[in-house]
Amino acid sequence: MTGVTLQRTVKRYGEVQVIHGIDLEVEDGEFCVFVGPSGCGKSTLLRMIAGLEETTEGQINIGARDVTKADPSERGVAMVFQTYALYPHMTVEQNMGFGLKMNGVPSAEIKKKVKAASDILKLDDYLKRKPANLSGGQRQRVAIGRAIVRGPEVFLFDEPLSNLDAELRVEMRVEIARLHKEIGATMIYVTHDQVEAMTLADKIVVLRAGHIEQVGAPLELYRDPDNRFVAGFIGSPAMNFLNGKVMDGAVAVPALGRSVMPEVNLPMEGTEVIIGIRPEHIEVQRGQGGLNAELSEALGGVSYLHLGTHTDERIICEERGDERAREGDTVDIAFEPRRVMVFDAQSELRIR
Ligand SMILES: Nc1ncnc2c1ncn2[C@@H]1O[C@H](COP(=O)(O)OP(=O)(O)OP(=O)(O)O)[C@@H](O)[C@H]1O
Repeated sequence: MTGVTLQRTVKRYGEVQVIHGIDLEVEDGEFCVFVGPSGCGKSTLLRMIAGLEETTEGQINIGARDVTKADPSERGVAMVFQTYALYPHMTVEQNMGFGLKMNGVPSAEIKKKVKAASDILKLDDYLKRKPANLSGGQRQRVAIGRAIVRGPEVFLFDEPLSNLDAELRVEMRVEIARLHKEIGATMIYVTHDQVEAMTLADKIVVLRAGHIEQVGAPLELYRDPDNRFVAGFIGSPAMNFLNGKVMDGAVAVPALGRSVMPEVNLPMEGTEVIIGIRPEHIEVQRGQGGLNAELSEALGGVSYLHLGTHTDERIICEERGDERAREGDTVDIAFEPRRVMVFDAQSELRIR
């Protein structure tokens, strides 16, 4: 059993508290992704698990072991960073085996382990090269290889792909997914990239200001967010939010100039709420209505149409198909009532 358990973990830098009593269970073999806005504490939490940051309060277990005070080298974790931190004067092979060599592992065994890692990562052709003669993606693969040869119980990744260009990111993302399938180790991964989080994770942890907002499988968070923050954070382009008020058993939405009837238990008359509709759940009706098409971003298979309203709230709609609205058009929008989420305007909690 080599899951990771955090119990009431707190991190303070002097007077400043950045992690506020986090409880989390990462199961054995699970791929867990931490997401959240810049400064929410993703990296700090990961570094606390690695032992690179001291844990101020609470407990961290790896498997059955309490590692809260353990040295990083005793935790059975290997970390892969955004910067590859390879030794420039060593070959790929030497870089991958260096940690083992320092631990006094016999060279025949090092060779075997490096070979196994290089097989998994398809690095065989590069073993004799120095890092300077590798592409960014290859360097990151070496950094991952270095983690693999150590045979850790838990892999920790801190935004490992953010220095790579878009194409390589996709390639490496697929590679990391494959790696997880192949070696089945517990992995915890920090990113601010939506697509990485959605595609890699068994479980996503959404953090905000040192607190957990919600934990769940990617589609669970997408379909069933607990609050406005998670609803707006998961999904791209983000969910549209419009102010409304409960009136006559429906929600009056000034931006739309009409009421909508969401399939939820609405609070009492007069309550201020926010309705949320995802761009992909809106149907654009051309040639009618009072919404202004201000901008259309045509990506090919899909266009994102930005609409202005008389309340100055913006709406983004996804359009597919041959006929799409153009900038300057006046349009209306339609959506199924079951697609409308409702949030309390004050607490921002979801009303179900
Ligand atoms: N040594 C430090 N002293 C004081 N505050 C710190 C220190 N290191 C980090 N922080 C603060 O802790 C908070 C969390 O930082 P952290 O780097 O974990 O955020 P993050 O979610 O990983 O952000 P990003 O996505 O920008 O990397 C931030 O507000 C940061 O300013």
